[in-house]
Amino acid sequence: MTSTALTRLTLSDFRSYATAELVLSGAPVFLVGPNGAGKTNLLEAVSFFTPGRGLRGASLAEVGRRLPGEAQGRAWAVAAVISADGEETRLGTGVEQAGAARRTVRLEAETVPPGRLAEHLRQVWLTPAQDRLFLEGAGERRRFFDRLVFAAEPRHAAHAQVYDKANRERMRLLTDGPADPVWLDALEARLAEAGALMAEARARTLAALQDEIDTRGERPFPQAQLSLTGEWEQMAAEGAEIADIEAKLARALAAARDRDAAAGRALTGPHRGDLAVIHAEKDRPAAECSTGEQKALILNLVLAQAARLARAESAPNPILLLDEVAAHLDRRRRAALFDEIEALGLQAFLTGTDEHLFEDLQGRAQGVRVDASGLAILDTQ
Ligand SMILES: Nc1ncnc2c1ncn2[C@@H]1O[C@H](COP(=O)(O)OP(=O)(O)OP(=O)(O)O)[C@@H](O)[C@H]1O
Repeated sequence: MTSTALTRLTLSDFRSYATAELVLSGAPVFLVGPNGAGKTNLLEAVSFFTPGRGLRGASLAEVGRRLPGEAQGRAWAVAAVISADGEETRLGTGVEQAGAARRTVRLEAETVPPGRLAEHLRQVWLTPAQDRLFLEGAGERRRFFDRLVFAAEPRHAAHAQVYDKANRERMRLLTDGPADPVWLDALEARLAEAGALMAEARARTLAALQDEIDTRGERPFPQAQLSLTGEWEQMAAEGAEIADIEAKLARALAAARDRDAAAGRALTGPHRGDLAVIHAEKDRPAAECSTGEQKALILNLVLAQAARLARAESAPNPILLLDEVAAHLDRRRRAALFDEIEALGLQAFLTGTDEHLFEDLQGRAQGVRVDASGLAILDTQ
């Protein structure tokens, strides 16, 4: 295990911050302050040290600071020092010009592809947007689960991108018609290859998460029974060879051309699957559980993935971003969450409006007050 922590964070024109700097010890961090103070904005800044659109799924223009009346977000930057086993790495990201289509990622001041971030930092997060995860459509759950897969297998994101692009192109050909069958064959081959890899990675992560949840046993978080409902993930879970999944998916796509053209969307493939979660003790689907139980079920999944990644030999251990999680938990679960974070030796960032939520973290975490006057480290010893 590589012990990884973010020890310095600098923001320029990011969301509500003109400039801000935080120097951190590597211990868990709790951020307290009133609504709208900028706590989530800080977590979001950290989340940009993974490839993608950050924990709010925002566009690049949205995150650039905008004063009232300004139409466009400014150019912005966030920089971090990551310490791993005593070695420091400097990461930076942002856009150099307002309205830029892509963000630049820098590693030790050199521009690198965003994928390189995963070599230095892995993250798992839980935000209030995920509170309705079990009540939303399958797409939200797939995205949530894919994030967990991605934290363990960074190549998963690339496979999903190839798949989405080929899927869009195939649908354009089918709906614009008449489609060139040779070009369709080529796109379907690409879809089948990327789709089979996605299905395998999802099935592998699901099995590992279920193992982790089962072996961790008695905890104050509800045990979950997980499954992936998609045909391709199920095939992978049953141990099918990847070549067989790929071949079957290619055949299914070729056979579905007319049907997909009529529907205006592809009706089969790993973009259709869902994550099913059952509250094991109650034997009830998560959607039928209370709000607090749902939150605890999701938190348990996130913690299980964090625990797995914390044990991984060859990858940096993860940073946990838990936005407004503490306030949803009763005191016993909150204390258990803090104990787990400490036992896993992870740097977690937690937010809340009241300092008393973090009483049980006194002496073992760093507190930061976030308010209109800026950021201030609290005395938590
Ligand atoms: N691009 C932007 N430019 C300037 N300010 C922004 C921008 N985007 C968001 N904000 C401001 O940031 C503030 C929200 O910050 P944030 O979501 O981090 O608050 P919070 O401390 O997490 O609050 P809560 O406790 O309510 O969740 C809002 O006042 C919002 O107007």
